[in-house]
Amino acid sequence: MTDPVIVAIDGPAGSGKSSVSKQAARALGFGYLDTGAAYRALAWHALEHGIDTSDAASVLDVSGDFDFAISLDPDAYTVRVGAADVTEAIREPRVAEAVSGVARVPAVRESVNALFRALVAGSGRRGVIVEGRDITTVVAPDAPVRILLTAAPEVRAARRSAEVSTQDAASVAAAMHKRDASDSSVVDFLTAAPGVTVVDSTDLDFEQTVEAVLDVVRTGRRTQVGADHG
Ligand SMILES: Nc1ncnc2c1ncn2[C@@H]1O[C@H](COP(=O)(O)OP(=O)(O)O)[C@@H](O)[C@H]1O
Ligand SMILES: Nc1ccn([C@@H]2O[C@H](COP(=O)(O)OP(=O)(O)O)[C@@H](O)[C@H]2O)c(=O)n1
Repeated sequence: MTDPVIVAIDGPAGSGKSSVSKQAARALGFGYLDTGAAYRALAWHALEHGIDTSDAASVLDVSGDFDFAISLDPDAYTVRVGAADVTEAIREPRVAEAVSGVARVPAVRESVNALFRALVAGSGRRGVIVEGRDITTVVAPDAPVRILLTAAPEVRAARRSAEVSTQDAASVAAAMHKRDASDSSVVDFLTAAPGVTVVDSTDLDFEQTVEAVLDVVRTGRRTQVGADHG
């Protein structure tokens, strides 16, 4: 079987990466890989071990027995660490606060990136939408379709706040902006690398954003087919 087509999508928190990628994957009959879930699951695992995720050596240590599994089925999204189903737990604010520390460790990034490539290659799917922060630049820089999904910071904060009922809107926005600032010192996901198409969802509703992404996939893949044939 030939390698799956990769659609690479990066962007900041709350830009719509997960929800839009999942819906676009359904429309295309593709798999969906949420790379942020791996970083969040490792942060959850570190917290279970009582580790301070700002300490890189401790994070590396605990990553040695990190037994991570994720489903690539957009209709049956589950994340596991060992026997524990952490699908819900990795969305908790305490995990969001700890995750940037985990993502900052270069050896962690290398090992999860190898895992992502293996998951895609072994997916048995025609294609996989892979979303995160460094997919267009590091994980799959040769993907035939590469998209940076953005939205204005206040719009992203409002979307994220609407999802979280345990914290007030101002706290959710502050935590999200703090995480973006910390993450962007590791990976630049706010500017599009050469060849990456920007989809700005600030003034688009959810369906329009999915359509905009699907348009890029159709155009990008046509371009690719054209390139293949000469
Ligand atoms: N274009 C859009 N318009 C309105 N809401 C959106 C749009 N795109 C995504 N959302 C909603 O915003 C929230 C955050 O989206 P999510 O996919 O979790 O973003 P990310 O994965 O980039 O953090 C979700 O509740 C999602 O349904
Ligand atoms: N490819 C990726 C994906 C996520 N991450 C890290 O993982 C965290 C969680 O990613 P996420 O995609 O679940 O975050 P949201 O955009 O959903 O808020 C980010 O804040 C980054 O620290 C990363 O470093 N590289």
